[in-house]
Amino acid sequence: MAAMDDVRASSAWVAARSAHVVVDSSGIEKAVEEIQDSIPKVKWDFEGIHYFDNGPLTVQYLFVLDALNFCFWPDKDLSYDHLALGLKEALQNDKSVFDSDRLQKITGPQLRELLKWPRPLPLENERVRLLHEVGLELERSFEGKASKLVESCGKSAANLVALVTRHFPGFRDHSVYKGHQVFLYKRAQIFAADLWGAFEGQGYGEFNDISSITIFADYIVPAVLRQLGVLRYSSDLASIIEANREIGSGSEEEVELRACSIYAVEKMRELLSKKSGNQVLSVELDLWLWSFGIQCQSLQHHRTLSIYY
Ligand SMILES: Nc1nc2c(c(CN[C@H]3C=C[C@H](O)[C@@H]3O)cn2[C@@H]2O[C@H](COP(=O)(O)O)[C@@H](O)[C@H]2O)c(=O)[nH]1
Repeated sequence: MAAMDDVRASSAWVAARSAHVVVDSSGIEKAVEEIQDSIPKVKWDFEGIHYFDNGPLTVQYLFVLDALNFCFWPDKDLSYDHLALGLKEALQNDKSVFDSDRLQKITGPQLRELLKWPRPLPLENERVRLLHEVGLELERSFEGKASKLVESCGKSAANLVALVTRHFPGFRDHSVYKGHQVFLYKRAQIFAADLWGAFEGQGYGEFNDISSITIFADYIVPAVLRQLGVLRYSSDLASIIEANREIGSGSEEEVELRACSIYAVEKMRELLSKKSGNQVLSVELDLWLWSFGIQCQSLQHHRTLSIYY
C-alpha cells in the first residue's frame, strides 16, 4: 500500500498549505448531494476506441498507451482518442508492433506514421525516449512482456503502481513542493485502472485493492472540479488559465492544481460512503468526472508541458 499512502498523504500535505487553489468543503457537500443517490456510471471504453482481445497483447497495448498518455493539448487537433485509436489500428495491422525489441528502436517519424499523424507530435522526442525505456526494461526484467509485469504484482493495484514506478523512471510522476516530495503517479495508476476497466476486474484486471487507487491528476479533472465548485482558484491563477498561459511543470500552482484534485475527490469519496454506506471507488469517480470534462467544450484547462499527464 505504501505507494498509494504516499499519494494520499502528500496530496493532503499540499492541500493544507495551498495558496492558489482552495478545496471548498461546501462545494464538496453540494456536489455529493447531487450524486449521492446515483453516481453516474460510465463504462470503460465508452468511446469504443481501445484494443481488446482479452489476452496479454491487450496488456502490452495498455502499457504502451499509458506510456504515451500525456500532453495532447499543444496540438489543438490532437486528443487522447487519436492515441488510443491509432495504437489500436497499428496493433490490428501488425501484432508484433509493440514487441519490446521494436519499441527499443522506434523513431519519431515511425511513431507519427503508426498514429497516422501528419506532423510532429507534442514532446515527440520524449515520447520516443519513453518507448525505448519501456522496451528495454520490459526485456531486461519481464521477458519483454507487460503481462509478466502485471502477473508479478499479486493481484494488487498498489503493488503494480509501486512496481511500474520502480522499474520505469518515466512513470515516476512526482514533484517537490515547499521542500516536500509529492507523489501523484498519474500514468502508473491509470494503467492499473485501465486493466481493471478493460478486463472488467477479471484476469489481468483482477485487483483485490482497486479501492486503494486515487484519481488520475491530469489537466481535465481539475477543470471539472472547479466547474462543480469543489475547487476555487486565486484570481492570478484564474487569469493565467483564462489567457491560456503556460504554467511551469513543478511550479507551486501546478502541484496545487493536481494535488488538491486528488485530495478533494478523496474527501468526496469519504462523504459519499458516509452518506450511502457504500464504498465508492476513485476509479469510478474519475471516469465520471473525466468523461464529463471532455464532453464539455467550454471547459478551459491549465497548460503545462509535462510527460506525466
Ligand atoms: N483523469 C483522467 N485523465 C485521463 C483519462 C484518459 C482516458 N482514460 C480512458 C480509460 C477509459 C475511458 O474509456 C478513457 O478512454 C485520458 N486522460 C487524460 O486526459 C487528458 C487528455 O485530454 P484531451 O487532450 O482532451 O484528449 C490527458 O491529460 C490524458 O492523460 C481518464 O480516464 N482519467
